[in-house]
Amino acid sequence: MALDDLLPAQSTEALAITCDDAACANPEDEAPSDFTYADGTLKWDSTEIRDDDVITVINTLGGTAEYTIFSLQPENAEEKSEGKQDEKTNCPFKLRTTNAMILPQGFLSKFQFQGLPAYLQSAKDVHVLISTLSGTGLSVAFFDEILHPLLRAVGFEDSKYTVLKTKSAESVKEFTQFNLVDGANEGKEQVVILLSGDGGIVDTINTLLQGKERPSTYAKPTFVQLPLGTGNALFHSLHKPSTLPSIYIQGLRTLLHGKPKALPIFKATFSPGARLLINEGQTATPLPNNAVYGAVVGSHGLHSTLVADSDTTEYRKHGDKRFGMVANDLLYPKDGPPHKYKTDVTFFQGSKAVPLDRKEHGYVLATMVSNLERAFTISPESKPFEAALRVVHFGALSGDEAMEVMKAAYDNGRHLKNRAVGYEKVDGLKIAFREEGEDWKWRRCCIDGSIVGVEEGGWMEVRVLGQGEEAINVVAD
Ligand SMILES: Nc1ncnc2c1ncn2[C@@H]1O[C@H](COP(=O)(O)OP(=O)(O)OP(=O)(O)O)[C@@H](O)[C@H]1O
Repeated sequence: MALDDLLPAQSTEALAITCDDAACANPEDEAPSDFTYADGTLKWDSTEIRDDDVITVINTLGGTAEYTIFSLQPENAEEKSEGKQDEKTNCPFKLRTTNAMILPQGFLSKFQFQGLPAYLQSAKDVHVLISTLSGTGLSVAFFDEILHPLLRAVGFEDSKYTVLKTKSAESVKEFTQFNLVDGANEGKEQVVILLSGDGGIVDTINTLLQGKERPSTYAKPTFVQLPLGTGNALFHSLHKPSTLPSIYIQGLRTLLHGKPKALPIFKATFSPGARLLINEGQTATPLPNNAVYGAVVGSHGLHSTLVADSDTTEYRKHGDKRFGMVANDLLYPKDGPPHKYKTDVTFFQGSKAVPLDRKEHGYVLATMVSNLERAFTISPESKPFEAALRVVHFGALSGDEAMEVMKAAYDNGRHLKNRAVGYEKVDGLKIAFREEGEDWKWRRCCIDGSIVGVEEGGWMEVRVLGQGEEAINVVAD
């Protein structure tokens, strides 16, 4: 197995991270009385914590103080723009713990920890799964520096869960096969705290749904996602719109207070010669049953080519900027206008099959979610956990026109006002490829970040699955 052995969490000193001494109180001392709480800011002496940065407040039983406030150090915009992140870890996040004897009631009623959420209390097995290469590779540091101390502080000791770190692109699937499948089939309540982007979720779903039919005892494993990927589409789409500047705070609060909900999914079926392309497109492997399940997006055209071409070790270093870097090459190729993708597209709505008249396309994207990135609202009408597929599509536009559509999607989904853009709610769609040539290049589809190459004359069909066919729960606020 290409995973670390199942490890109990290693011991660290939970409260030894940072401490604002101004508020650290010795029980022998008089209780500080100089805290004020107004306009979403807790202040004492010359220090403050804003609501937006607070994770939780715990009763520090047996400690030197009555309470410990867990918060994240606010990102210093000035330092960030100068590239001065934490020098040791290069992390955009840092845990801050503040001890206090007395806190204003208004602050406590908002943030005091009320006990472990029901889904964690009732779980028989809890795993923390750390996808080491997700996003810009911050998930190990996030566990060590933020999540692990926090879990210990809220009484979720190391012995209650195991920790796994991925070692290869197969690790999540192997973890699911060896640790989740049997338990799920036997009806065991299992929880996975997942530090990854969308890829971790899609790998799990596909492994759970592979193989023989599910028994009636099947219990969906529950996932809590801490968003450490690049786009984090699921995270941004499944949560209530939030004004919180930090997705890490939103993720941690969801872990402590959220409730599991069944995650709607779709099934993408392919013609027999289709292959999963991995290892920067160097390796082509057959798809089990010619199908891939997804929860985010099934696409062909500019989107799928962009995801495929930018999924290299080199581009990944740039985080979500990698999409923009490759978009430029695709929208303004040296030898003329952007590629015109030649396919026949059919939408399925109830019992009707509606062919699209247009025969050349720039973009055909079916999605279950509203946002592919925090600010990229591709399908504004999609609601969290709605089992509905919507297609966004446009024809062979010029580079400037396509760029304008993309920019408008970053502006609250304004692209839908553009008459060149189609938007339909469907039960499914089929794309039949007319692109010629042995190379997959223009016949690559994207399913939640995975890339599938389709053979000449092949096809992809995407169908939303009904209630009861879901594979996992996801904890949301
Ligand atoms: N140690 C590793 N070696 C090789 N591949 C890895 C390793 N750890 C994770 N991976 C792979 O890296 C990819 C990370 O995908 P994930 O979706 O989590 O992040 P992302 O693509 O950055 O984010 P998003 O999908 O939200 O845009 C997955 O395909 C996963 O299998």
